[in-house]
Amino acid sequence: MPMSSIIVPDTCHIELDHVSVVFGSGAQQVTALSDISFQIHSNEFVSLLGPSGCGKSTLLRLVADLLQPTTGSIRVAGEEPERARLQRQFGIVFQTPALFDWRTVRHNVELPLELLGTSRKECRRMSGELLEMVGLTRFADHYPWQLSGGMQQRVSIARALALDPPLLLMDEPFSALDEFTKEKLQLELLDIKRSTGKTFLFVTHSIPEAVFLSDRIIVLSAHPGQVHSIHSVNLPAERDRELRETEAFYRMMTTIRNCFYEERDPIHVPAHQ
Ligand SMILES: Nc1ncnc2c1ncn2[C@@H]1O[C@H](COP(=O)(O)OP(=O)(O)OP(=O)(O)O)[C@@H](O)[C@H]1O
Repeated sequence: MPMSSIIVPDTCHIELDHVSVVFGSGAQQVTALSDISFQIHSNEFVSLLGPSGCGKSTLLRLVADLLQPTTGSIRVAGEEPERARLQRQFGIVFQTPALFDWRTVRHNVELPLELLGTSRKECRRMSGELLEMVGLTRFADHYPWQLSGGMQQRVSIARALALDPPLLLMDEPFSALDEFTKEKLQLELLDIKRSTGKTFLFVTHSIPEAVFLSDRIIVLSAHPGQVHSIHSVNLPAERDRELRETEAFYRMMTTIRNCFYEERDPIHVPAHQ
């Protein structure tokens, strides 16, 4: 995999400063996010964790320039999100793979490169590298509908990496997958982080997933969405399957879980949850 060609100006990769988002008006008005401030540094893996409706996806959409904040400011690699998007500073992976069924796996991965006018030969070389990275070399000429859900999500990760962005934004990418596939893809994602040195902003509502993957976890509370607390995950950088059985892993999960059951300043979880 080539090193990222885009230089990130300093170690602060994402910065949110007093960001709020209000949808609608009058009786329909919803404050989705209120006064959110945090920084994410280069090469960090940070998860946004919180109950349904706390604003995780809204936050990710702000960083991805899919939505503007009502107040506050956002910087991605030192730039406004729109400029960062135009500079191809980030790739996005959504919960649903959103692949083109009429294009083969290889051609799905090559699409962003084709749109940039990359030569056929270079497209082929890069898609080959990316498909090897996500373990799909044998399936390059298959169509998405011939793949399992986990394999489809691997294709969308490869496609998000095609332009070698320094930052990967992921919105619950594994939540629709079975436990076995999920755990395998989590390990593969950590391998990708190790081999590429990219920064990850990862949305999840799974405590074990956030603990296993992250360097830091930003816990959000709901109605309105606010930063409840930010936790460093003090687990070894090299993580494997066995880590999930360790006392340290359970302790970290308990620390995070307790955020949702504190007596003072509890995180609001809707009654139907
Ligand atoms: N386009 C929109 N118009 C109006 N309200 C919206 C819009 N998008 C999100 N909301 C509201 O903002 C709040 C946060 O939604 P968001 O989807 O960001 O939460 P979430 O934490 O990602 O939820 P989930 O885990 O269920 O996906 C919710 O109350 C939601 O109803």
